[in-house]
Order: sequence, then structure tokens, then C-alpha cells
Amino acid sequence: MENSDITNDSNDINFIIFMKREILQQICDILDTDNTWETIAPYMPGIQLRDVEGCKRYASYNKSPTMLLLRVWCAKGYTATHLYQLFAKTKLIRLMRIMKSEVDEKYHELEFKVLNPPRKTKRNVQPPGSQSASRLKKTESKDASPAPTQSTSSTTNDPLRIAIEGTLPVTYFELLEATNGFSASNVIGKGGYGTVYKGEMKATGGMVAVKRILAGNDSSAHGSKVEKERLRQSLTELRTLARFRHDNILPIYAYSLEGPEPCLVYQFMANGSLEDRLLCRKGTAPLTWIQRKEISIGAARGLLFLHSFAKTPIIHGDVKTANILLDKHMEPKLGDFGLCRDGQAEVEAAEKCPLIASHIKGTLAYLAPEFITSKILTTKLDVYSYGIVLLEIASGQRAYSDTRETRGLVEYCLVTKELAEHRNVRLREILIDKRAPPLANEAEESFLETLIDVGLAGALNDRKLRPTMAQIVEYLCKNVVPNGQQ
Ligand SMILES: Nc1ncnc2c1ncn2[C@@H]1O[C@H](COP(=O)(O)OP(=O)(O)OP(=O)(O)O)[C@@H](O)[C@H]1O
Repeated sequence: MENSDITNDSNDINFIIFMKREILQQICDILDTDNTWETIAPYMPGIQLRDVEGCKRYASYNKSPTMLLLRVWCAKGYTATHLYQLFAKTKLIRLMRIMKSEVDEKYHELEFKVLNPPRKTKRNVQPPGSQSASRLKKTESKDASPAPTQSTSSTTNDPLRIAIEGTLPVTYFELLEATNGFSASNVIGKGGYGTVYKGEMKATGGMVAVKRILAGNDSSAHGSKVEKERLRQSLTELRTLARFRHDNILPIYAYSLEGPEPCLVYQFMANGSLEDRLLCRKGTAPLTWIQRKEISIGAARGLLFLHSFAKTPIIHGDVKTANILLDKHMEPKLGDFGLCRDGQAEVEAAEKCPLIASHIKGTLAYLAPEFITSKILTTKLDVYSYGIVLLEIASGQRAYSDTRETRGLVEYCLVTKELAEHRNVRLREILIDKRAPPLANEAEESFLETLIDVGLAGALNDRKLRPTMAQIVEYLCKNVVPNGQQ
């Protein structure tokens, strides 16, 4: 079915499945009656004939075909606003009224436009397949265009959907097959928001990691808020990963939003997380110093890309060793983009109006002080967390430990530094990761020193004194110590 210019704000993430359950149910009840849903399907961009066939089959099992149709449309990136516009276009005023509370007020005048079309306009709502895209555009602009205040960008200009469209939608059933029915033996990790399974998928041609976002079984208002937040973060992750492809950013292969739980499918990272490898979990060998160097530089490059690729820098917001994943060649890739945000670079202008983020709640030990106290969000938030990561790579110590006398890692390094000065020994001699192989040569010795110095500079309390990611990449590649930053 053809594309139409149903439009939307690119930042609108009120996806159809986020709508209030009662409203969604009412819409389904009405559209299921006499198979009315079949009359709107031709107007839904992205809906294919096979989707319609699938909905018909679904109906034969006594299930709501409209619900499936809306889930499939939603999985292609369509929101409540799109649905509202669709109802305007197909003149389903009753349905527009039912869901009015789900869309921004600026769209409400669509109802008036539908009821009072310009007098000379011929009836012009025809299935998109029956006319050219340009004609369709023309007729829509007369009949059911969005409010004038709305951007005139068309579907094809909507970055959110372009991003999602570049990623393969897969069915929940395919994921069940790939993961052996989400079997316990396929579990490779658990995070705050879901379980990650190893799987094999024909569609993507090999091993994948499937993150199955926990569906809450708490039906209270709080439970549904938590569930909505989980979905919001999954979609943020999907949108960001689909938009930014880089050697050091975890590739997203596919997604499924139409099953009981949303799932995201990533490249399988055979060597797990940096956290696991530093702790030698599952009996793995300690990382060599060459591997540590390559991992540090690769992860820094991934962050630099995020901070500098787009017009507005992207702030990861949850940089930590658990979110740096290692592929079979030990190449690091940044993962877990659920908290990432468009944000400010550390420039003077940004200082005047720092962006306040209420959502970022990355792991405390990695969080910069200005964020904890004032919720100030700049790229230096990631620099701070990355500084902690470097100190972990150098020392093998955890970012925070209850059993260590000095619990925070920065404080631990500073105390150790004083001790080294007191004993008149080099800091690296007492801070070095005891699990790591001995330093083999001068180059390795000096790289360890660089790791510690850059780590401490990155984790400085004053964010203006922290280096940028561009500087950090340079320091690590050239093996030089930041000047006067400690
Ligand atoms: N693409 C992947 N390939 C291999 N293993 C992965 C992949 N993605 C995640 N994992 C494993 O699954 C674990 C859980 O990942 P997940 O992103 O859900 O949580 P987390 O980052 O550890 O925690 P949280 O999301 O709560 O911050 C990771 O620590 C890692 O060991």
C-alpha cells in the first residue's frame, strides 16, 4: 500500500500500543465489526497485502484483526497521531473523538476540517493504490491535512520512521524459533529491563542476541507506568542504534514490537561485556595490555562518534563496563542506548542553558557530580563515566566496592597516588590490575600510565576541566598524558 503524507513530529513517541487500553479496545471493537478495518488498511502507509492476509487469518482464531493490524502498523513506527490522521482521512469521526485525548491539541482542528470540507472540493478520499502519490498529496492537503502549526514534513522525512524502516521487523514467532522458545539455556545475561538470549536467525544470517523486554504483570497505575517507561527506553534504543552505525556501536539487526513483549535483536557479541572480561567471569583469561589499549581506544571512538556525528551531540548517559560489549575479535561496541539523549556539547553557549534530563539515571558510581546534584546534561557526563571505565581497565578494581576501604574508584586512585608518592614508587606499580599479565615492555608501561592519567582527568569533579572525547582519543592513540588536567 502506498505511502501517503500522514505527518508527525519526529520526536513523538506516543506509539499506538502506548494508548490507553480502554481506548484501544473501543477502537478495535468498532473496527472489527463488519470487518471495517479492511476499509482503512489501504490508507495505511507501510501495510502490505500480506499484513492484511495475516490479520484475516488472525480473525479466524477469534482474535481481533484490528488489534493485530494496529500492532503491525505501530511496529513500523506509527504513532497515535498518525492513527488520528488516518481516521480524519477516512472520515471516521467517531473514532477520532474516542482517541482525541491521545493526540496533541493542535491536531484537534482536523475534526472540524473533516466536518467542513472546502465547498468546491470533490470527494477525494480514495484508496492510495488507485491514484498517484502526487495526486494523493494534493487531495489530502485540502481535506484532512494536519493543523497549520504542524511541520509539513512528509512520512519520508520523518527521521524516526526512516530509522525504524532501515531495521528489519521480525515476528515474535521467528524469535521464539531462534531462541529455542526463549529457553533458559539460551540466556546470556540479565539487565534491569529484560533478559538477553542467544539465538540463531536465518533472516539475519547467524548468531544474534535477543533482548526481551520484561512485560510487567503489575496492572496498577504504577505498573503500567513502569511498563511504558520500559517500552519508551526500548524505542529510544531502537531509534538511536538504527540511526547511528559505527564500528564501535552495537549494531541492531531487527526488532519485534507486535508480540507479548517487545524484543530487540542485536549482533551477538561472543566475548560478552568488558565487565565480565575484567572480572575474568566464566574462567576467561585476563585481558592483555594490548587488548586493553584497543578496547579503550575503540570505546572512546564510539563515544566521540556519538558526540560529534550529528548536529546535536548524542549523550549515551549510561557508559559503564557492562555496556561495552566485545565481539569475537575483542572489538568493543557500545550498547544499551535506552537512556541516551540529544544534548549539549561542552561549549560556552551550552553553559548558559544546560539541558536538564529527568530520565537519565545511569549507574550511580559512574555518574558525574554535576548530574547528581543539578541534573546538568552535557557530553562531559559521558566523559566522566568513561574516565571511570579507564580506571577500571587500568586497576581491575570495580567502580564502586563496599568491601574496599575507599569505596569510590576515583577516591581509591587518589589515595593510592598519595601512597605511591609517600613510598616513592610509581603509581602504576601499586594500582596495576593484579590479574593482568605483567607489563611486557616500555610501551605497555607508559600506556598504563596514560590510562590512569586520562582516567583521572576524565573523572575530574569540574566538568570544564575534563577533556573532550576528541582529546581523549588523541591522548590514548598517541600515548600522551593530558597537560595540567589533574
Ligand atoms: N549483543 C550482545 N551479545 C552478547 N551478550 C550480550 C549482548 N547484549 C547484552 N549481552 C549480555 O547481557 C547482559 C545484560 O544486558 P543488558 O543490556 O540487558 O543489561 P545491562 O546493561 O547489564 O544492565 P542495565 O540494562 O540494567 O543497565 C550484558 O551484561 C551482557 O553480558
